[in-house]
Amino acid sequence: MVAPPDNHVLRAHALHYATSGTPVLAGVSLGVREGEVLAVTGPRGSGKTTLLECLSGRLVPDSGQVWFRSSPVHPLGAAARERLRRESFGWIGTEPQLVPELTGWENAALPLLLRGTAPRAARTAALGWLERLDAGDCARGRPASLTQAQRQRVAVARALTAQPSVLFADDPTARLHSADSASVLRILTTAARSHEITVVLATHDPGVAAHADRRFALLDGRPADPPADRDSGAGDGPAGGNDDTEGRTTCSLSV
Ligand SMILES: Nc1ncnc2c1ncn2[C@@H]1O[C@H](COP(=O)(O)OP(=O)(O)OP(=O)(O)O)[C@@H](O)[C@H]1O
Repeated sequence: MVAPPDNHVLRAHALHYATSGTPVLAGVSLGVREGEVLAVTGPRGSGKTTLLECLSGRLVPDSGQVWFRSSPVHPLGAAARERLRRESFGWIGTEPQLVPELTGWENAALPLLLRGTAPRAARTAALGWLERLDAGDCARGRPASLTQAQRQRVAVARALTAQPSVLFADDPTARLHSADSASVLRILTTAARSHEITVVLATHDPGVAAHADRRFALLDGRPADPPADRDSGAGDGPAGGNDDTEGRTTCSLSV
C-alpha cells in the first residue's frame, strides 16, 4: 500500500464495487486535495453516491484502496470507520434526515453532543452556524414545521458545526428550487472555503458543479475521461474532463 501525496486529504486507488453481481464502480482512482471543492459529476446511476460512500467509509469497496491523509481507510473495521466518520467527516444527503423530535439547533448540535462536547458549547456552536446560514429562525422549530430549504440549511449547519476535515455532499440541493439551491450551495462552499473544509460534492447538474474548484466525471462507474497515465491517479492530472476547471464561483459572502 502506498500512502497518498501530502497535498491529498483523500485518495482512492482502483476502486471496484459491485452490487448483486453488477459493477457499480469499475476501477476508479482519484485524489482530493486539501481544502478543495471537488464535484463528482455524471448521469444518474453512474456511481457518484457509491463513490462518496466508499471514500467516506460508509461502504467498503470490493477491492482497491482509500486513504485519508496517511491512514488507510479500506482495512478498517466497522467501529473504526464509524469513529473516523464521526470525528473527521461530515455528510449531507439529498434529504436532510433530521431527527423529527429535536429542534433545529438540537439537530445542528447533534454531532458535537455525540462527541461529548458540553451542551452549552454545542448549543452556542450550533446557533452560530444556523445564524451564518441564514437559518437562525429555524433554531426553535422542529423539522415538520420547517420548509424543505430550511431543513436542508439545518442539515448543512449540522455538518459544519462538527468542523469536519472532509464534507461529503450527495446532491444536496436536488430537492430545492433553483434560488434556494444556489443560496445553499453558495453558503456551503463559502463556509467550507473559509474554514478550510474539503468538500466532495456529487451532482449530475452542471450548474451545481460550477460551484466547485474541479470536476471528476464518472460514466458507468468509470472515470469518464481518464488521464493518459492512469497510474498517476485519475482525476489528478490535466487531462480530459477530470481536470482542474475554472468553475470556482466568485462569492463575496463571508460565512
Ligand atoms: N444498494 C444497492 N442495491 C442495488 N443497486 C444499487 C445499490 N446501490 C447502487 N445501486 C445501483 O448502482 C448504480 C449506481 O448507483 P449510485 O446511486 O451510486 O449512482 P448515482 O450516480 O449516485 O445516481 P443518482 O444520481 O441517481 O443518485 C445504479 O444503477 C444503482 O441502481
